[in-house]
Amino acid sequence: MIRILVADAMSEEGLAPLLADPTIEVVQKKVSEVEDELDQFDALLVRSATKVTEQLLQKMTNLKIVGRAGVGVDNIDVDAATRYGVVVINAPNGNTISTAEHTFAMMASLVRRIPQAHISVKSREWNRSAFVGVELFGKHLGIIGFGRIGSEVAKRARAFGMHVHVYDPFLTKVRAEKIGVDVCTLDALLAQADIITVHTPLTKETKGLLGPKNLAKTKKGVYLINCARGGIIDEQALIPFLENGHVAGVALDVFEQEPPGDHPLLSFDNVVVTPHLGASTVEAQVNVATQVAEEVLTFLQGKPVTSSINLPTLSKDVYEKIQAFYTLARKMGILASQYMSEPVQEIAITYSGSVADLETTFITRSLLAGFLKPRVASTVNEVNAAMIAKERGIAFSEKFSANGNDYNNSITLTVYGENKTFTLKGTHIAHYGDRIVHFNGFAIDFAPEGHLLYIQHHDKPGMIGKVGNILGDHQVNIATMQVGRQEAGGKAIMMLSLDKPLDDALVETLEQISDIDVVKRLEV
Ligand SMILES: NC(=O)C1=CN([C@@H]2O[C@H](COP(=O)(O)OP(=O)(O)OC[C@H]3O[C@@H](n4cnc5c(N)ncnc54)[C@H](O)[C@@H]3O)[C@@H](O)[C@H]2O)C=CC1
Ligand SMILES: O=C(O)C(=O)COP(=O)(O)O
Repeated sequence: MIRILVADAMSEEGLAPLLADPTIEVVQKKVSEVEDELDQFDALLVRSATKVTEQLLQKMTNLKIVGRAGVGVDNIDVDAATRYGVVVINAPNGNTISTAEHTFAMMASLVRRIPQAHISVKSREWNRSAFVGVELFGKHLGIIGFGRIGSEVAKRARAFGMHVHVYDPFLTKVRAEKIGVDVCTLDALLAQADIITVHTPLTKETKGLLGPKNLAKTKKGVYLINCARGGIIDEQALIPFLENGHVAGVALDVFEQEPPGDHPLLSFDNVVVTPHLGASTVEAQVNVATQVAEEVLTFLQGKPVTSSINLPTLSKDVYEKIQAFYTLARKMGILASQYMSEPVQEIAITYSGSVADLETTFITRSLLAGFLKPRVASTVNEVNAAMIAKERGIAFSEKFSANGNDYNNSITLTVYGENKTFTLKGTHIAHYGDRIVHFNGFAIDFAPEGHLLYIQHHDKPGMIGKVGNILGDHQVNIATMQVGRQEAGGKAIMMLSLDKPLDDALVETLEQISDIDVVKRLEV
C-alpha cells in the first residue's frame, strides 16, 4: 500500500485522484501528529506552512516525492531533498490568477483605505472625510518580477488605465513587447512608480530588494505591495519610511516570519495586512491540489513528472521517445558496475544514431543511477545520480554521433577504472527489445536481463560442453547462450542466461576449468 502524508490543508476535490485510488492510503495530518510513522510515507504533500527540512527528510526514509501545492518552494530544503534522491514538484500556475487578483484587492484596499473605513463603520462611525482615497487610473505601477503573477497583474492594471513599468532581469524583450509593457531598470522603476508591487521568488538577490537604499529612491507618497514572499521588502527598513510619511501605505500578504506575531508594522494605520491569502481561493486550491495529486500519481506509476524542481522535466511525447533508452541505459549501468568491481574515475557515454537526437540528460542519469546503485548505501536515482557521481569523484561525459555504427541507435559506455577499462555497447530494437552488442571488446548479442553468467575463456573446442555439463550436473538450466570471440583460437566469451543464480561454490568450480580466465555473475 502506498502511503501519502498530506501535511497542510488541501482541497478534497483536488486530492480526489489520490483518495479514489484503492492502492493508496492518504493520511491528512500534521507532521507532528505522525512522528512515529514518518518512515512509512512514500509521498509528502505540503503548502507553505510545513517546513520540509533536512531533519524531516532524514526521518522520512521511505519518501520518494514531495509535492508543493503551490508555487514557492522556499519552505522545502530542495538541496537536501536532491541529496536524498527525493523528487520535489510544485504546482506552478494553479494559483496565479488568485494571487494576481489578491494583489489587486490589496491595491484597491490601500489607495481607497477600505480596511480602515470598514473598521470605522463597524465601530458605528460615519466619517466620510477621513477616508478620501486616490484613483488607480493614470497612476504608474512598478512591477518587480514579471513572471506568471507579475504579468497577470500587468494585464489587470492596464484595464484600470494604469501605466505599467516592469523590472525583471530575466525578461526577454520579445515577451515584454508581446505584453506591451515598459521594461526598465530597477532605478527607473523606483523613481517613476506611484505604486510598487513585488512578484519575485525569495532568493539571495531578492531578499531585502526593497531595503533602505532602494526605498530612498522611491517617489514620496509611494504605495508598496508584497504578495510574493516576506523579506523581499525589508520589514525593518519600512518603519522609518512609514513614520516620516515617505511611504503612503503598505499592503502585506506575506511576512518574514509567519505568523508575524506582535510585529511593529501592525501598529501603523496605513499598513494593510492579510494572513498569506494570495492563493486562498476555492478555485486556486482545487487547481493546485489537483495538479500535485495528478503529478504524484503519475510519478508513483513510474511516469515522468512535468513540474519538477530538481529533475529535468519531460513532456509526455519526449518521455515516450526516451523511455526505451532510459531502461537500456539503466541496465548498462548495472552491468558495468558489476563487471568493474573496483573504483572508477570516469564514465564516458556516446549516443549514436537516432538516440543522439533525444533529450539525453535523463538517459545519462538513469545510466549513472544503475551504475551507482550497487556502490552506495543511500537511495540513488535520477534525482541525485549526477550529484552522487560528482561527490564520489566519478567524472562523466556525453558525446553524440549521428552515425549509429551498423545500428539505428546505440549507446556506448566506457568506464575507466584504476587498473582497467570496460566498454559496453547496447542498442534498442523496436518490438524486440534491449540488446548488448559489444561486451568488453567482444562482439556479441544478448538481452541484458535476469541471471547472467559471463565467462571469458580461450577459444578451444569443448569449452561450451564443459560449462554446460557442470551447470547441468547442478540442475542449473541455461535459458539462452551467446558466444563471441576476437579471433579463432584467441580470447572468447560466453554470456549465459540462467533460470536461477549461481552459488559461490559453483562459480569456483567453473573458475577451475582450465582455459577459463574469468567467471562473473551479473544480475540485472
Ligand atoms: N501570496 C501567496 O499566497 C502566493 C505567493 N506566490 C509567490 O509569488 C512569487 C511569484 O510567483 P510566480 O509569478 O508564479 O513566479 P514566476 O517564477 O512565474 O515569476 C517570478 C519572476 O521573478 C523574476 N525574478 C527573479 N529574480 C528576480 C530579481 N532579482 N529581480 C527581479 N525579478 C526577478 C523571474 O525572472 C520571474 O519572471 C513567488 O515568490 C511565489 O512564491 C505565489 C503564489 C501565491
Ligand atoms: O504558492 C505559493 O507560493 C504561496 O505562497 C501559496 O501558499 P499557500 O499554499 O497558500 O500556503
